[in-house]
Amino acid sequence: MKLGIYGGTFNPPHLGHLAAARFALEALGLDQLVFVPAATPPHKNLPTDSPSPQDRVAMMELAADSLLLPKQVSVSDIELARAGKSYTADTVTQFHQKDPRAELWLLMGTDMFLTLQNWWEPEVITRLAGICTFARAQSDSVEQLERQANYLEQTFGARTRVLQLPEIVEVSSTQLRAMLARGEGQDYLAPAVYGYILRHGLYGLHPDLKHLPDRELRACSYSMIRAKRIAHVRGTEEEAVRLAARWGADQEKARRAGILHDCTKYLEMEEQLQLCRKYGIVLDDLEQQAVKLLHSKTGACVARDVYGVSDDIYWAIFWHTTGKADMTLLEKILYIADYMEPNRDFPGVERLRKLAYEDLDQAVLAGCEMSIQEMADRKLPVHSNTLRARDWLRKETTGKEP
Ligand SMILES: Nc1ncnc2c1ncn2[C@@H]1O[C@H](COP(=O)(O)OP(=O)(O)OP(=O)(O)O)[C@@H](O)[C@H]1O
Ligand SMILES: O=C(O)c1ccc[n+]([C@@H]2O[C@H](COP(=O)([O-])O)[C@@H](O)[C@H]2O)c1
Repeated sequence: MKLGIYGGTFNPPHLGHLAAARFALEALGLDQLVFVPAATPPHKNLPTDSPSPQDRVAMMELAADSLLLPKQVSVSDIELARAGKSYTADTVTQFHQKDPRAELWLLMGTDMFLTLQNWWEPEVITRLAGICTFARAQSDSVEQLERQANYLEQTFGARTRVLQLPEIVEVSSTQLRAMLARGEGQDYLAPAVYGYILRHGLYGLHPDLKHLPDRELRACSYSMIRAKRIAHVRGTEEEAVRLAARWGADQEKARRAGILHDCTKYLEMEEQLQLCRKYGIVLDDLEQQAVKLLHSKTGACVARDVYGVSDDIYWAIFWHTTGKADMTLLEKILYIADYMEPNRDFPGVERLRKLAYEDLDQAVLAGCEMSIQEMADRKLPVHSNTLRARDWLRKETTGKEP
């Protein structure tokens, strides 16, 4: 097993870290890469108002997830569990003890590589791990890196690799913190990391969460979900806006409903139930068992309470999973956009896509019928609101009682 260890203060993690990690994973042929945020960096003082180590781990988790390689890339909080300075020699020793047969590689940019001999116990680090470095600025000299590699080989018997990144993202966390304080720098961050910073008011940012521009609202929403769901949420947003334009609904409301509709999707049952208690949501018997039915309700509550959406957006999110009788235009739009946005792929989706632009009620009806059929096939109970939505739409579309 080849394991890459990428340590850093990650205050905050940025696209430079991610580009280097992605390339090193390939170039070294790593099986696994683990980011290790330092609790107390041994070589520098953190600015006084820095986020806690736990916040830096949480941001790193979002950044790592954005690589969409969950089986290979992870984040370790191993340095948070140790008291005192976060010496890399101790970290490498712990990884070695955990799996003595693993081939360890420590990843680092130019600045760290050039000072490795001054770290705590460099002989332990170089005995237990290969050292892989990469230039982090165009101006970094590859000859200088090669000279240092030779020096480390001769002095410590180190195994080294000097990589030339195809894409160098010239930014440091220090620069980024200054940019963020001026309202800039978002493009150097994974959107979910930016959202985390906004939600937690880090780095001197104090946004009014109830009046966020679309980009910031998106970032907040993405920071609450897994990266693999972002494409779906973006697809739902765009589909909802297109449908709103087609059917004369408020496009901006459709957009915000799409952006936030799944914001609580990844909360566990206990957290969902806590939110339901907090917001006074009364659950029926089925809902108390089925976590999948709760995120629409808790998502609506968070969207209104935290992000200040209007009542019509609240209800569109609230009903987007089950549907219901007497749906409003915005409720129908979010329901069907979620069902057939461009990333969805199931038999019949093309028909649904066409129908949604020809006859919205027929499309929502078809969506309800497909859901009911799917639940029947999987021998799962159907929520009564979906049955009511179907009956209401049958009557609406045919003029006859079902
Ligand atoms: N833009 C970048 N490209 C490649 N590697 C980078 C880049 N920025 C930092 N690194 C490397 O990532 C590791 C962790 O760096 P760190 O978390 O300190 O980020 P930083 O941007 O260097 O922050 P700071 O400005 O606070 O020093 C180090 O090995 C560093 O050399
Ligand atoms: O162990 C040491 O003495 C030591 C000295 C300097 C840096 N490091 C580690 O190098 C990594 C990169 O540091 P930084 O500040 O660039 O994020 C991080 O994991 C630090 O803990 C470690």
